[in-house]
Amino acid sequence: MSGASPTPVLRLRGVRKSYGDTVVTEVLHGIDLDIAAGAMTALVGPSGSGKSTLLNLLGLLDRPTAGSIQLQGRETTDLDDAALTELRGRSLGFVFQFHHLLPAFTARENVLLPLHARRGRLDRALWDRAGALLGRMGLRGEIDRLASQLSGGQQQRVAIARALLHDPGLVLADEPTGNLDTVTGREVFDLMRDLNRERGTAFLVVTHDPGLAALCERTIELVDGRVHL
Ligand SMILES: Nc1ncnc2c1ncn2[C@@H]1O[C@H](COP(=O)(O)OP(=O)(O)OP(=O)(O)O)[C@@H](O)[C@H]1O
Repeated sequence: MSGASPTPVLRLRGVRKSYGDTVVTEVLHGIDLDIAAGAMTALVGPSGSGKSTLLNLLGLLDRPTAGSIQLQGRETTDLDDAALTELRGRSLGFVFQFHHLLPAFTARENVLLPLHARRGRLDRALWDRAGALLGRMGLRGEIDRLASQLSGGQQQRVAIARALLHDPGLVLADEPTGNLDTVTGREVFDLMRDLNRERGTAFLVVTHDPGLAALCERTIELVDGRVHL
């Protein structure tokens, strides 16, 4: 057996992030972190510790002030905006606290939205894939219903299906259960856990709920812009 460990889905080295021009405030102070491919990881930390800032960097939505971010073995900090957008669309999925569905569109149309962001072509296979993903989310009967007619938990399931449309290696979820009641939140979390196991999709989930963090294989704690080991 070779001792070589598989390439992590994300590898950060010395990642720093500062805000401001005249008065510069450093929020992340040199983060070293590996997220294993296929892992379910919780990101926790007090308010203001830098979780959202870190998630924006991991999602290639913002750039670090210094350091290296590798996604599936590919250095990202030297890419231009167009290449970052392309890589983001291909490799990452996003789930937010608020589902950001378009209320006047059906569940299936909402799942297909990332296609428009990538200026891709809709074909029969993707149409079917969106339906199959919604079926897996327990929403077979809701495929053609308007998003505005769905419950909060159903809407968040649609958002998870949308994040999986292009079969990303990593889904970044920012308090995905924060807007749901405890029982519905646990159901949505369990669904993400099942999808992680079935498909090998890595999930990084920001949560304030220690009970949910305990269900993950690993918890990363951020304190004052540093990973607390
Ligand atoms: N665009 C910005 N410009 C200046 N400062 C910012 C900016 N974004 C975040 N900060 C600061 O960075 C620090 C970390 O904020 P961040 O939102 O990342 O924390 P958080 O851990 O996600 O907090 P919460 O749990 O409350 O969402 C805070 O002090 C915040 O004021």
